Amino acid sequence: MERVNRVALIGTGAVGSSYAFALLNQGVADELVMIDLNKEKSEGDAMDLNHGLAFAPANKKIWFGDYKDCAYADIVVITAGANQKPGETRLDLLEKNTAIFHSIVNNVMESGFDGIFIVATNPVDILTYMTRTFSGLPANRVIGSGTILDTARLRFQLSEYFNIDTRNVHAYIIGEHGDSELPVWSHANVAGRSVFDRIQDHPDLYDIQDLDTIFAQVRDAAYHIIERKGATHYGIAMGLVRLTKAILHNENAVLTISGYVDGQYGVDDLYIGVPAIVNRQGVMEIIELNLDSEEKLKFEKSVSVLKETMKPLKESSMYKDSEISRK
Ligand SMILES: NC(=O)C1=CN([C@@H]2O[C@H](COP(=O)(O)OP(=O)(O)OC[C@H]3O[C@@H](n4cnc5c(N)ncnc54)[C@H](O)[C@@H]3O)[C@@H](O)[C@H]2O)C=CC1
Ligand SMILES: CC(=O)C(=O)O
Repeated sequence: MERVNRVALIGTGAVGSSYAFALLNQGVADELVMIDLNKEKSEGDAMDLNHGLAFAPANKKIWFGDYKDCAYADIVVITAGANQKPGETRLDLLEKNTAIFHSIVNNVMESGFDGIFIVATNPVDILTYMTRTFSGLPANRVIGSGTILDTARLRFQLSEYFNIDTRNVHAYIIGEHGDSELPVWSHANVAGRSVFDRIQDHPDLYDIQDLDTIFAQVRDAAYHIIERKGATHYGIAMGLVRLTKAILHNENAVLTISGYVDGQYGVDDLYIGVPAIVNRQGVMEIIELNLDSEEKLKFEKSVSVLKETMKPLKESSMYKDSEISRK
């Protein structure tokens, strides 16, 4: 008999409830337990989703629960915490969300959880690092959504520009999930033809300068959406389901997640957006791209933004106590 797999979702706000809906519609997990500080909302969501089960691709179990339900979870997905208000950057959320994560991750670990964490809350790279610190789990079993959404946004923008199906566009955004991220144009291709060649093939239609505009649209997408509707949630929810599926179905899928980099790209001890092979073990391997000199400089800048932002956090008692208790 096949083993039942369980996802525990912590945070059933805009991102969390969209994730639950997408997970159910794609039939990815057998069981989904939903946990939130706002119990009424979480309970209401579980009831509402159960009423959709008759229309789902397979019968699933969904309930509103608490931290003890994490004990048998294969994956704990965290989407809890504050989101950006118009004009705020992701890094502005750091202090508030680190304190929230300290309590959440400790509660999860007290349940006896021994699976894989997926983190989406912002600033995602740093909170993924803190989840690893607070949990003491091996780095390959703590994964951030990283630039999975930014990469999807880039593929969408390029597909619109070249008028080619998104699934035939291969391009990555790496670095911080935030303002210092960068596109890896040196490895971007459309159906196997580099974006530069594709532009040269049709000088009447395309212009290399347009790539800057395309990247700006990707980098600033969250600001534009938040200005209009207060939050972004469908894109990330589908990205998180993609990541969940890669793990539960042992896919060896290459996704741009926030992975633990320790030596690769000449960087030590950091979570940052990079392409990685993901399967049932979590992150199997960080893929080290041959960046060109301009990309290398931009990646280094992104690394230093994250490292500088983390400095005060690493001096906090929350961080130091967790480090000591792990030893
Ligand atoms: N990584 C990515 O690409 C993306 C990340 N995000 C981030 O996801 C996070 C959530 O965003 P939204 O869902 O829009 O926010 P939201 O405000 O709609 O939902 C947050 C939920 O967290 C819950 N919560 C707060 N503290 C909690 C605690 N201690 N324990 C349990 N639950 C708690 C709240 O009750 C609320 O239901 C934000 O940090 C946002 O920036 C959003 C979109 C994309
Ligand atoms: C909010 C956020 O991080 C995003 O939509 O990219």
